[in-house]
Amino acid sequence: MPKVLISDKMDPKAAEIFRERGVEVDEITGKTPEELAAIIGNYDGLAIRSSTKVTKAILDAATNLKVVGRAGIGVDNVDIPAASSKGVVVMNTPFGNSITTAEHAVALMFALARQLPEADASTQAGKWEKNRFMGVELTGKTLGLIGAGNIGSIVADRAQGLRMKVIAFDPFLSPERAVEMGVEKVEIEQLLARADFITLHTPLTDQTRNILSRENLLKTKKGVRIINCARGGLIDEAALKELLDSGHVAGAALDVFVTEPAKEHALFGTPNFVATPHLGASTSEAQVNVAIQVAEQMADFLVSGGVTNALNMPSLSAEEAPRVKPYMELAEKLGSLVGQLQHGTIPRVSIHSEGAAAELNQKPIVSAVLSGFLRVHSDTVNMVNAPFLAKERGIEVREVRTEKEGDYHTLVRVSVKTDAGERSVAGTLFGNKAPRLVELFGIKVEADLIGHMLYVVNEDAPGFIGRLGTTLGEAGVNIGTFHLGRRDAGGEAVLLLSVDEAVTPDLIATVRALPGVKTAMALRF
Ligand SMILES: NC(=O)c1ccc[n+]([C@@H]2O[C@H](COP(=O)([O-])OP(=O)(O)OC[C@H]3O[C@@H](n4cnc5c(N)ncnc54)[C@H](O)[C@@H]3O)[C@@H](O)[C@H]2O)c1
Ligand SMILES: O=C(O)[C@H](O)COP(=O)(O)O
Repeated sequence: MPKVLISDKMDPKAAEIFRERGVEVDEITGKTPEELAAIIGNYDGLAIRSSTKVTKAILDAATNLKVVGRAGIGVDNVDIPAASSKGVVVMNTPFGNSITTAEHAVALMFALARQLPEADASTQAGKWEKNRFMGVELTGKTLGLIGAGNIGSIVADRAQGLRMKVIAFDPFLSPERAVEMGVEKVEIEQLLARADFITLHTPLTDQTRNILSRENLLKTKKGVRIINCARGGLIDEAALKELLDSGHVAGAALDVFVTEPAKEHALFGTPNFVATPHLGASTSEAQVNVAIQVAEQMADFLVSGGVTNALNMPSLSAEEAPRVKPYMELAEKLGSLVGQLQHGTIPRVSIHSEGAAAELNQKPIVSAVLSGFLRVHSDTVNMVNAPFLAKERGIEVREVRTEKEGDYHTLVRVSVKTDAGERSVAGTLFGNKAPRLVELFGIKVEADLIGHMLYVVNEDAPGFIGRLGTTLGEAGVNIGTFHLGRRDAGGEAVLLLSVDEAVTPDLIATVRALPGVKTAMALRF
């Protein structure tokens, strides 16, 4: 039974779902990184929010880990490249807390417009400072969105309901989507110059880090109010403090900080500054949503191989998984076959799906081919890291589909570009289940790619099969299955034999010395 650790506070629904789906679960929160590293080796899955930092050190200690599930959106607390290179799938729940976080941004916008926290503190202190708290209306004001994805677009919708004019800077926002959202797409310079309120909704990346730098903050309209419910690090906090003190920025509300938890901060106590402790996603509704979603996704993956919302692997729904999985097995075997037979630089791998195979989600099939292909040279390659490794090695990956059936109702062909030209192998599924090789480098040959195998290319001549059988017999090697194909009579022939034990280098040398043998190799599936 797979075992999952929940290491951050999560709605009890998550543990309930794991157990219902046949996954054992421990909830151990508040561990130091060292304590987490000491226990993580016991788990197949790790369910987290933003507190647990899944560093390379944790991943190195996680010898059984297969999946990290983030109950929430941001995965900047997970070292995704390290997880990918260790073959650990990283998933998040990209929509479960979007409305809640958008509402928090709107709440902070109101808090700034009417100085609600300070007015509350003053009133409850018995001061009744009616003249101190002169606010501004939101109606008719311009809201500048930096980032117009899931949360940004909900904020835009709510702001339009408040009769605000919404402008958005997001390099990936298409003009059509901007029209659909009813926002004006602008460049950052225009946004800075025009917005009365600026709200940030981007992930923290190399491009967005410090997007509200000192320089950019100085370009904002005097009296601007700024809200950040996305990630600490998007704003230069020191410059923000200076501009709040000088009055250039009329108000700022931060839910997120460069260093969290932010228990002390230069901004604390600054007039017109509002802070919340990373509460964007903290509503009961959002927490139930993300807990259910993360547990369902992780259980699907650990129990049936379904992949949803993975950041480092193609998606495969639990419904699709039973149909696609035999293809993944076939694809992995074909990839492995070409990987074992073809050495040297391979600049390109093409995967061609024909007939029924072409109707399926190709991404898992492509990943499986690459995984089989690259695993020949490394034990740590799997479906997760194979596409990254292929890219790292400069291998171009092509994907082709032909829905029309050829000789087989379903076929997957893997071709590699080599110095000698394009070489390909192809396979089908018997009974939609059993992978079977049907073509090897242009020669029709049917074989199950299984266990230890011997691959021989020879000149098609009488007596050869007998000689080979005798050679194997004398070496005490029992032949399981025997598959034969040839280009044309008397031309090049291919033999694929499954044998009961590993073929030794000595035996390969003996086979190579037989008359007519062009190539002999041991294969392993
Ligand atoms: N405070 C919280 O508790 C809380 C809760 C949920 C999400 N978040 C954070 O909010 C952020 C946004 O979440 P989302 O679900 O809307 O993500 P999303 O991926 O749907 O949207 C992000 C948007 O940012 C845009 N973007 C990327 N690079 C950009 C750049 N250089 N300049 C401008 N725009 C850029 C993208 O095109 C995208 O439209 C994430 O960082 C997430 O972690 C915080
Ligand atoms: O990215 C997110 O989903 C938010 O930052 C929420 O973080 P949390 O789960 O720690 O509240």
